Amino acid sequence: MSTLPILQINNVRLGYKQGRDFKTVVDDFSMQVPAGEIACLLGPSGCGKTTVLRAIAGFEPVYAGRIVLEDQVLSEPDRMVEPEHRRIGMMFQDYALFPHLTVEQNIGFGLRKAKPEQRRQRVDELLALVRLSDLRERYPHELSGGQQQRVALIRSLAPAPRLLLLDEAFSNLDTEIRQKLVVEVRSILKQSGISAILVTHNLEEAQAIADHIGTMKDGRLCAWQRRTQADIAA
Ligand SMILES: Nc1ncnc2c1ncn2[C@@H]1O[C@H](COP(=O)(O)OP(=O)(O)OP(=O)(O)O)[C@@H](O)[C@H]1O
Repeated sequence: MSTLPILQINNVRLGYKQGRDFKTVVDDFSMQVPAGEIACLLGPSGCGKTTVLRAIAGFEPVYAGRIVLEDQVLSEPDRMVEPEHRRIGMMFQDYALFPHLTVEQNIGFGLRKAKPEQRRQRVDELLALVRLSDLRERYPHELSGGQQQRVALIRSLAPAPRLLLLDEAFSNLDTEIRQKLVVEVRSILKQSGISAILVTHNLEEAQAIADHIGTMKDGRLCAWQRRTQADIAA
């Protein structure tokens, strides 16, 4: 297993301008995610988890420190790579599928620049990965919640992102479906070798998917636990 970091966040400060004031939300925040591994940020509501993900995605600037993906500096106080140039996939709770596009078209959406044959091949491969090949012609409203989340997952994996961000991606699902899906998503990410960062309130979900669990409190990382395969399978 590789332990080289794919993502490094060093001493980052994040916050929001409010009129003339500035409210610091995350301060002196550092973390590293090794290539191919899954990290989870846990913590109470309002502690800054989503703000960290938004900064990694490029939707929020950093006011101190830096975010580096592979060898590329993505964010520094005077530099910000645009979100569309980061090659980071996102699966957010409210990041719904396009209702007017079929499953196949939804997945192919991020591959518009690929040749039709390549696009078809990639879509086939991804549908097979989540065992939804038979549902390719359906529209999102004709799918169950779990099926929609699987389609959303492979749609975000289609352009081969360097990193996948998942923000409360499973919280709309029933407990039983969520538990199964979380295990399945871990297996898909591992098969694809994609590194991911997940934000959740749910400790069980974190324990079922993550190689590392970071606990946040008041905008700071207060614990970082490296987990073994035995911990995850337990
Ligand atoms: N656009 C914004 N403008 C001003 N303050 C914001 C904005 N977005 C978030 N905040 C504040 O930043 C803090 C951290 O919010 P964030 O959404 O990152 O927390 P979180 O840990 O993800 O919470 P939750 O688990 O409830 O989603 C909160 O106090 C929130 O009110």
